[in-house]
Amino acid sequence: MAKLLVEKSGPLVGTVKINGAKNSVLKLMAASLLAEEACVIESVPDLLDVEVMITLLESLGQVVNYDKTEETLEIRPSETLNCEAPYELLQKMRASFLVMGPLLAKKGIAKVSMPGGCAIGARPIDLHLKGFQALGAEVTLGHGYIEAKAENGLVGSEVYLDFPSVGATENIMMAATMAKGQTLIQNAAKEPEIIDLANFLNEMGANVKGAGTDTIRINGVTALKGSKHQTMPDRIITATYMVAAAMTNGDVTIENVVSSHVKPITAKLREMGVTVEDDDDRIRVMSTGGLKAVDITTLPYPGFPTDVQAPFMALLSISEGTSVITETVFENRFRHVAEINRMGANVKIEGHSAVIQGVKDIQGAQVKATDLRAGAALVLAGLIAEGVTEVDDIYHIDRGYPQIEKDLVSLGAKIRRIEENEK
Ligand SMILES: CC(=O)N[C@H]1[C@@H](OP(=O)(O)OP(=O)(O)OC[C@H]2O[C@@H](n3ccc(=O)[nH]c3=O)[C@H](O)[C@@H]2O)O[C@H](CO)[C@@H](O)[C@@H]1O
Ligand SMILES: C=C(OP(=O)(O)O)C(=O)O
Repeated sequence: MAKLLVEKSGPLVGTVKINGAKNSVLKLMAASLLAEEACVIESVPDLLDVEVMITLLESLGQVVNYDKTEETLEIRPSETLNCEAPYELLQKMRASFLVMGPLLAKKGIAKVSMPGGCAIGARPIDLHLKGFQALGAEVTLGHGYIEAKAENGLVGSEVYLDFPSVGATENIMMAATMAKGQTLIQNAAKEPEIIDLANFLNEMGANVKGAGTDTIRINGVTALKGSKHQTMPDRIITATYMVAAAMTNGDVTIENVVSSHVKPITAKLREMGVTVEDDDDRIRVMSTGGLKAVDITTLPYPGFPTDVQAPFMALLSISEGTSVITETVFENRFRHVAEINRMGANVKIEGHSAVIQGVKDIQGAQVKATDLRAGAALVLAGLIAEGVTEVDDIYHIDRGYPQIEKDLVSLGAKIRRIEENEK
């Protein structure tokens, strides 16, 4: 399998531009199922997850044309929409489950494989299903599939989410766009990707208000038209590169960002002693070392994002003092601890927390990306570790970072990708 060889590198210096967000584009692609006409999505990153979603849309009957050079995706509806999403695509990527809301809204029926657990937790889909049921769908489970039916169409209703789940908010919001009457989603997730999706739906003719707050109000419409939309910048990659700059005592300017989306990262870096200058769409991160320990608790937006927990742990592992990271969003998101400890870090797991005793140096080792962000964290650790770090299982990283090594190399990092058939 392909791997990354990361050598100890000097301070990262220069400018890097952020691509469109994986966690938005996958939902925009799912939403295109609702349209009667072609949709065009811009700033589409070249990612494994995007490939999986293209395959899924094609298997449902959509005609997809992805121009990688222009980063543009055109999705045309077919006359006959197939309403079944198979296990082989659901097991590759959980976001595939987001086709259920649009299929149910448009065709009144959807049969989607249950996604199953994954490396960071069990990740149930009960809240999605509760929402579909509240909108009048009859939901049945059997043979690993979930079937939802609303033969006479969905009907607007009130849905209270026990937890502000990103995926459930998005799936229910898409289902409700074509329900009869009004739907209220309460305790909705407030992530920026939800606003991006709501904007796209509204451009398609939907009537969605309140996205980005904890109450989203959707007035159903009878049909949605095609639209063109630019994907928002990836805030998790932005955060990853901010951490990379801080870790290497670098001076990095990150462009095409929405700086308000990474406020918790900016605040924590400043607390540690890093200089962060932020304009609306540009962030400069400078560090001269001597970084201090901080405590972090992951939370739904606008709290500290769970997706940045692993990269931040890499930074804290070489900062002065003891830091505590408490993970409240996923129950099993510390699998990177064993890997980072193999590099000489001193991290102990205590229940839902990781206690990090900062060390002076870490050393290169052969390590495995246990999930997407864990993989990015190990690459960052490799930049400051003595010797060479070999990061295996990088298909995880390729799910969400279209060009991590190219971006970091452009800033002075020493990283080489070894393809499967290379020695
Ligand atoms: C493709 C995508 O956008 N992925 C992001 C999305 O995942 P995803 O949408 O799966 O995350 P959720 O917000 O739904 O999950 C948060 C928590 O809620 C739980 N839960 C969720 C749904 C449900 O029906 N029942 C339930 O108990 C989950 O197990 C988890 O513990 O938001 C997460 C939280 O910011 C991010 O880490 C992921 O990168
Ligand atoms: C957990 C993530 O993605 P997914 O929800 O697709 O697994 C992530 O982007 O860090």
